[in-house]
Amino acid sequence: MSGGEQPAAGAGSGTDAGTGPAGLLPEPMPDWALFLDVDGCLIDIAPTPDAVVVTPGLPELLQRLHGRFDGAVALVSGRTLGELDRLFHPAVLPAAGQHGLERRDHPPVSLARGFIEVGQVLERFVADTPGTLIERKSCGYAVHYRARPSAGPAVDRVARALATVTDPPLTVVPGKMVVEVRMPGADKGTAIRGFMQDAPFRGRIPVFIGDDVTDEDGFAMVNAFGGHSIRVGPPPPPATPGAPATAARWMVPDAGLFRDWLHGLAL
Ligand SMILES: O=P(O)(O)OC[C@H]1O[C@H](O[C@H]2O[C@H](CO)[C@@H](O)[C@H](O)[C@H]2O)[C@H](O)[C@@H](O)[C@@H]1O
Repeated sequence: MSGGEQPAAGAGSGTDAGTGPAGLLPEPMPDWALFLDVDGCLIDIAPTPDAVVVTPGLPELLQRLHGRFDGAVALVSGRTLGELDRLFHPAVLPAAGQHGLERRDHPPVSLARGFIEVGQVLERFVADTPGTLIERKSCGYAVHYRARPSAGPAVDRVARALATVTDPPLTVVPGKMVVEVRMPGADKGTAIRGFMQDAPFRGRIPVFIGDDVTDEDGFAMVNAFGGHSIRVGPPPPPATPGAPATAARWMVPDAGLFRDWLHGLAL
């Protein structure tokens, strides 16, 4: 098995998806490139985005991993880069924020016509819908309904309707008690592919760990590179009956066990 600059054609078709033994994880190798999701993996899910707790020692662990894998460790998150740097201070790692739309040293994404107005409508929607809240990011909006799960279908409907009014249309991505409406053009898979084209990631075996629907693009991409896709938590219900529930080939039951494994990688 080898990593490379481009995904192997035909690799990662998903035929063996989900066959990784539950609770077991791949044998660590020094030539891995690690791609780490944040919420639900590095940090536990909390009632609101601001309420998350970074466990003591986690930034230092990330810094040790960064050294251990010769710099080939990146955060791949729906959060903004500013949030990632604040959460993991003093560690400043290679990172893709906003599901791949935001990269360090890359020019900002041009916004769709109507993007600002969509934010204004969503502000009014959450003001009128107790238990929801909006998280504004430079390239998108996340509408959270964790405090009122019954609002989920309404949030989804409003997000999908608003996504069509901009030019170009926005992308709608459901997540854990959240619906995100964001600029098109990137996802976690394209972010990982971008990292893999440059040092220190190039030529390594990519390993992506995630827990959510938005992480499926990342799982598919590392599979295509001949790498390892690891899902934290139980698989979601399949989108259509009979379809594979996830492209991830390995499972770890919860975020705490994943972080224990991560500690082992840094030794
Ligand atoms: O790609 P990730 O790093 O996993 O980020 C995905 C989204 O995570 C955050 O929302 C989620 O976590 C919150 C805190 O635990 C939780 O309250 C919320 O219900 C979850 O959806 C974050 O707020 C979003 O911006 C990220 O896109």
